[in-house]
Amino acid sequence: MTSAFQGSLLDFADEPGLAELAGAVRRVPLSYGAWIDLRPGWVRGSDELFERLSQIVPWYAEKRQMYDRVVDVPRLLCFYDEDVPLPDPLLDQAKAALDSYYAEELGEPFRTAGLCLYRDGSDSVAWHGDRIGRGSTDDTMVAILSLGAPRSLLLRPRDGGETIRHPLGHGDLIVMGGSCQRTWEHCVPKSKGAVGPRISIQFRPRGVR
Ligand SMILES: O=C(O)CCC(=O)C(=O)O
Ligand SMILES: [Fe+2]
Repeated sequence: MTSAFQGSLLDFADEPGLAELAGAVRRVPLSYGAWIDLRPGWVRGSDELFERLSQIVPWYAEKRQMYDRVVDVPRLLCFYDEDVPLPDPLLDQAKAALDSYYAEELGEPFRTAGLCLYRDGSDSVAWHGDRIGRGSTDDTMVAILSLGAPRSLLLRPRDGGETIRHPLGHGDLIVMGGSCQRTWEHCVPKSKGAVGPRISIQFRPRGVR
């Protein structure tokens, strides 16, 4: 009996699920009315979710113009617009939990999910703010769930100042809020050495990109 019981407990622990947000989110105020919220280990069983997403999501490569050249975007992408079903029920649950936790402060639901797959340490995202759309003018939130290998998300004030670093992976949540997209920048730099793949899921409200 005991071992069967323990076995089922272990299975349960490996099955992806969400831990609490209430009481477990730590807010770090930044300058200029920006802030970040941190909730390490929000998704448990995140390896299983990583495997599911890496297989089911129709990842694509993008190219972009850089001066006079066309270059590969150094990560794979998939964008789920607000009318497109999310690729896994746990992402619906995550969105619902974020909507509920931030309802009053955000005043609107999260609508879209941008997914990135960093295949190894040579994939990255350069310094930027999510400023296509309302992030350039309004306070808003971008909630990022990280799965897989930890990678550092760096943040720095746009007009110069010290860079802060948060290693994210294995089911961690970070939410950038307030003026963060217009007064601060963020990036995921390349990482030397053997780095496994990481998936980032960014939930954003309508009109924020
Ligand atoms: O990989 C991340 O967590 C950040 C991605 C990001 O900043 C973006 O897609 O705008
Ligand atoms: Fe971003």
